[in-house]
Parts: sequence; C-alpha cells; structure tokens
Amino acid sequence: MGDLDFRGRQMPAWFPDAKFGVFVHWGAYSVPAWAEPTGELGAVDPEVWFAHNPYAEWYWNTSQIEGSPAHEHHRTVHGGLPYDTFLDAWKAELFDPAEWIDVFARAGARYVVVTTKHHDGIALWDAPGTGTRNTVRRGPHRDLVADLAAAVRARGLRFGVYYSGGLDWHAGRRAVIRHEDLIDECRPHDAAYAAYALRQVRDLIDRYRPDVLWNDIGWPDAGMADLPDLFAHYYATVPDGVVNDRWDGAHADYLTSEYQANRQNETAAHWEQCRGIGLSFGYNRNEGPEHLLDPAGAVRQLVDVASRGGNLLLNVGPKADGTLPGEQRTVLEGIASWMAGHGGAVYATRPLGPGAAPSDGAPWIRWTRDDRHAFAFLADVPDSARDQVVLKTRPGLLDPATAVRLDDLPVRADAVPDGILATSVALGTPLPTVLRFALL
Ligand SMILES: C[C@@H]1N[C@H](CNC(=O)c2cc3ccccc3[nH]2)[C@@H](O)[C@H](O)[C@@H]1O
Repeated sequence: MGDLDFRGRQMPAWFPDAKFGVFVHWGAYSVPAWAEPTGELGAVDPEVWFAHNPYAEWYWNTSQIEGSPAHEHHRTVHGGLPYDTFLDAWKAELFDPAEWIDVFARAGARYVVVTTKHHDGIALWDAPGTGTRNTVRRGPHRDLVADLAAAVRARGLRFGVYYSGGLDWHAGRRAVIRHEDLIDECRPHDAAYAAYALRQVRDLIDRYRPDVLWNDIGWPDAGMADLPDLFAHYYATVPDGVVNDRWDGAHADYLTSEYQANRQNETAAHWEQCRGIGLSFGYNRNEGPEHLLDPAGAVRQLVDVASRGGNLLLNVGPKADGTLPGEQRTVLEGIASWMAGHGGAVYATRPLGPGAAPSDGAPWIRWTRDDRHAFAFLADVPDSARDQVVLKTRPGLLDPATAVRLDDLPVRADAVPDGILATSVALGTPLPTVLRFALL
C-alpha cells in the first residue's frame, strides 16, 4: 500500500463490532426547529423535497425558497430576520453533556458523531476562519465539540465529528432548489473555500483526535488534491480512526446510506445506515409520535442493520436549550432496556449468512452469529400461530437442543423437516425475543 493509497487499509475491529452509534445534529437551526414532516429521504419526490424539506437543519435553505411553507413561517413568525440571529438566540442554557452521553451509553451506543459545522457554516468550536460565526464567540459561548468529546470519552465511547465539506451556505452560494443544484450550482468549489475547509478539518483532527471523520455532501473540486495528505495526517494522528464515503469518491473506509437513499451501499463489506429517530436530523417541533420510530421500531432497525453486517447511526436532535426532546429520550430509554438483556446478540456479531432465512413479514425474523452461537430474533408472531414459529434453517447449521431465550424465559425448540419449530411465550411482541443456539 503506497503512502497515500488507503484502499488496502484494514478496517479497525472496533467499528464493525460497535453496531450502534448515536448521531447528534445540534445547531442554530435548533432554534426555529421547524420543518414540514414530509417523509423519508428516498421516499419523497425530489421535485418536492427541497421546498418541503423535512430536515429541520435545512431551515436556512428551505426558508429561502419563495412560496415554501418555511418561507412563510420565517416571514410571519421570525419577521424574515437574518439566519445568524438564531445563533445569538441559541443559549444552550440547560446543556449537560454528561447527561446526554449517559442516555446514549445506556441505550447501547458505542460511538457518538456530532455536527461540528453543518451546511449553515456555523461552527460548534472556535474554528479557524469563522471569526465570530461559532458557538464559542456567540450564542452558547462554549466549545460544544470539546464538551461533547470529553463527555463521550469519559463514558468510554468513541467520538466522531461530522463536517459539512460539500455545502456551506456562508460560502456565498444560493439556496438549493433542485437536486441537480447539489452537484455544482449551489456548492462552493473554489480554492479559497477548499483551503478554508481543509484548515478546519485539520484543526478538528489535531484538537479532538476524532475516531470517526464523517464528511457530508462531498468536497470542493479545488480541494480534492489535498485529501490524500489529509487522510494520511488523520491516520497518523488516529491510527484506528475510520473515514466515511462522502468525499466525492476520494476514499472511504466504509459506505453510508441515509434513510431509504443509497440502500445499494448496504451490500458493502463495511457500511453504516444513518437516520433520525423521526424524519429530521435537527430537532423539528412539528414532528409528532406518528413521525417517530417507537422503541420496538428502533430496536428492529438496529437488529435488521446488524443482521446484514452494518452499523446503525441513529440521530438525536437536541433542543436549543440543550435538553433532549422527551419523545426522543423515550425511544432511547426503550432501546436501553432491550439492549440491557440482548446486546450480546448484537455487538461483535456478524451476519449468519445462507442457511437461515430472515423474514420481513409476520413473524419478523432476523439472525446474527458469533464464533459459537447463532441468534434468532423473533417478533410479531401472529396470534393464529399461537407463539409457534418455524425457523427455516439448513440441516447441520445449529443444534435445536441448545435453544436458550436471552431473557431466561422458557423456550421449546424441536427439529422439523425445514428447520426448527420454536414454541414459547411472547414471541409475538413487537420487541424482538432472542433465541440462542449453539452452532454445529
Ligand atoms: C446526515 C444528513 N446528511 C444530509 C446530506 N446527505 C447526503 O449528502 C448524502 C446522502 C447519501 C446517501 C448515500 C450516499 C451518499 C449520500 N450523501 C444532510 O443534508 C442532512 O442535513 C444530514 O446532515
């Protein structure tokens, strides 16, 4: 492997073993906290997406689009004030980083990735070149990146940084109105912005030594030649760090998907799906329970991703005052209580592979494995099945006689012609029941 050729780089085991990370989108956009809960990325017509963007962190852009509900909202509720007014209104007066990370750690997250500069160009540390456009000099008057890095590491979790390299609305471009705008028209590609962004990412590396370098949208054309050296510097500084795939093809330790977008990336050797607990990354006051995953839905999202060899990066959008929205906290607490008894069937596992059939219908079935065991996750067994499920497995894969339920309740498992007949109570709950079998 040449000095600057990272294609052969070995994936550090911590990342695929981690399975579950928490994403945090917190910024000036958390003050208006307003978007239309339109739908999931990938499921909404791109022609509709930008003017009715469900991503509340896109507030500056959406509110620039004449005729959009966000434009009307900004005019009538916020008097059409300049966006940076929200930075000064952002006080984070109730922010307690240790309390956040306690919730994330109990939910079972093994890493936390936080926004350091989103598309609005406002930095959550005193980033070089931002002048007063950061949270140290205005608004919270705190280095939020440092506060969160310290709290994450105090809990023994890995810390990652999100940086919007491809979009910066302060770099003098107009609002994104159509998807094709994201390729060129609305992205800064000039040398001055490239130098600005490079300096900031190097500063993040040198100051916080992030375990994950999570860039978004892409990288300025004029800065592409800088990236091999940047990655070399990153790996020299953080030898077991990992880099995502949103650098316009320059490099990736792993691929990403986002809600329903780019699901084809979920066939890669290493991949991570990111999504909000609801339809937005930034806190959206317009989201109700109908827009959010419930605890069982979040657990099944995590199990489904882990069963296919990926990581789930589940986003929390804190309020401007620094509190976690109650409905999002409830989901994390629900994940926590399930992971407390079942995390061993998720962490450091790999897909079981052919020979055991997952099922998307009812019952919902997923599989993982470690060196010695196969784990079957069962949910939504229909009443008509009277808590009996046939787990389709090839003969010789696992030993039905070794069946154990991870919650220590009784289970009966018998070999049947096309697999294993599992009979137990509470196989029908929306939260997965987990059966462990010894691999043969
Ligand atoms: C995490 C999420 N990313 C959005 C931008 N998404 C992309 O640029 C993007 C999605 C995606 C999916 C698969 C492969 C590449 C991708 N880029 C941002 O626009 C959102 O505000 C939020 O920060």
